[in-house]
Amino acid sequence: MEFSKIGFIGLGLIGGSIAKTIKRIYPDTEMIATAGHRSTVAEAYADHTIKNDELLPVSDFSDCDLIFLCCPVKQNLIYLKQLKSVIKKGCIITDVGSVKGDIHRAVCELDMEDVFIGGHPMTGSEKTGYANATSYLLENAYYILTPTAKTAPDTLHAFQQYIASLGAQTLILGYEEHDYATASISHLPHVIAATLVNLISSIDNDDETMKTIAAGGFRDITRIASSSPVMWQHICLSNRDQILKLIDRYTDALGDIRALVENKDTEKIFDFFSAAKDYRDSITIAKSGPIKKVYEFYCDLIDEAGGIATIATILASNNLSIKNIGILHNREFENGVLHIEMYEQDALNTAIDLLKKYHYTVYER
Ligand SMILES: NC(=O)C1=CN([C@@H]2O[C@H](COP(=O)(O)OP(=O)(O)OC[C@H]3O[C@@H](n4cnc5c(N)ncnc54)[C@H](O)[C@@H]3O)[C@@H](O)[C@H]2O)C=CC1
Ligand SMILES: O=C(O)C(=O)Cc1ccc(O)cc1
Repeated sequence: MEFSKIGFIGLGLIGGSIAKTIKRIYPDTEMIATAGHRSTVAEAYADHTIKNDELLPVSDFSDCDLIFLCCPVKQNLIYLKQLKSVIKKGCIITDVGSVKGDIHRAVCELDMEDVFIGGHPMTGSEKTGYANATSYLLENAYYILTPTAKTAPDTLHAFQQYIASLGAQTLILGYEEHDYATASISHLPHVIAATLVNLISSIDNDDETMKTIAAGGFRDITRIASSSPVMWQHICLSNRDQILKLIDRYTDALGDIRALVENKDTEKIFDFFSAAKDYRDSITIAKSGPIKKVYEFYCDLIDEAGGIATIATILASNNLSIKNIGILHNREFENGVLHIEMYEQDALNTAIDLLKKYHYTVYER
């Protein structure tokens, strides 16, 4: 199926990343977008991703073949309703929202089951906004599709093929199964991270000793507490029942480990951490999915002016694009090392071989 004109309502981290990916893979696709702020569409117009440089009314989406709803989940419901009387025959509406139940129920009430296919890319970050969107965010990530009871099989197949062509791995789920699974592996973790951060913030002293010494573990488990408060407000209200269920299960589980510690149950405390380690270790070896493979390595930073620039130039002059680069100073790497993340495995291997040839010491985890 060809989608020659695609619309985006909401153009932040996720909408922007999908638009940039489409621009990279299908440069001839015409794209239009609207967002909460004019500066967003101006930015996407300036980098040639979309055709308009002003905010658009919903009526301007009438000739789109495909429309992505990419706002916070409750806001997507409002736009879905407005689009009903606007879209042309054959147009597919999809969304990227983290919760699927609300929008599927709205689709049924509006009698839009033949035009809607739910979507949820299982990738992203704590960052927000078009400026943080990248044309590689979808690469190798699971992208869940939740068709309706009336989605035509060939429409689903065509849409699935299209999403796969953007680099994602599609997975079809019912919307209820989706909401229970994401409440468990995404919504509960965000609630826990924010709860932990709020707890530490409320018990830290005036010198902020806890904040100052907060080490890797605290940082790892709380990174997602920096996510968009509006987005998570919408998710909690939209997936309320499933999130409540999981908070109760988690509270019980905390009670269990509390009892083991209180009773000094040496063996069971070991078993508790050991079972968690086994399961967590089995997730990281997966090739893709919610926890994405990171193509990273570390390189000793030679203590001279322009050290980083030299490494970046070696990689760039061999057509190797760096996804992320940063200096680490910690006990593990006393002299400071460069942490470099590449986009894919081949680029990682080539970068490592190349830097070794230039006599850099390179480490992989
Ligand atoms: N951030 C993440 O990692 C992921 C987010 N999602 C879902 O994607 C959707 C978008 O999230 P992000 O892109 O991360 O958020 P974001 O904050 O980066 O972008 C949200 C976009 O919606 C626009 N918007 C908000 N209210 C609007 C309104 N009333 N009218 C028009 N535009 C409006 C904003 O201007 C912005 O362009 C949410 O439904 C979220 O649940 C899905 C997967 C991952
Ligand atoms: O930052 C992270 O690790 C995330 O978990 C990103 C994320 C946030 C919301 C989603 O619905 C899916 C993915």
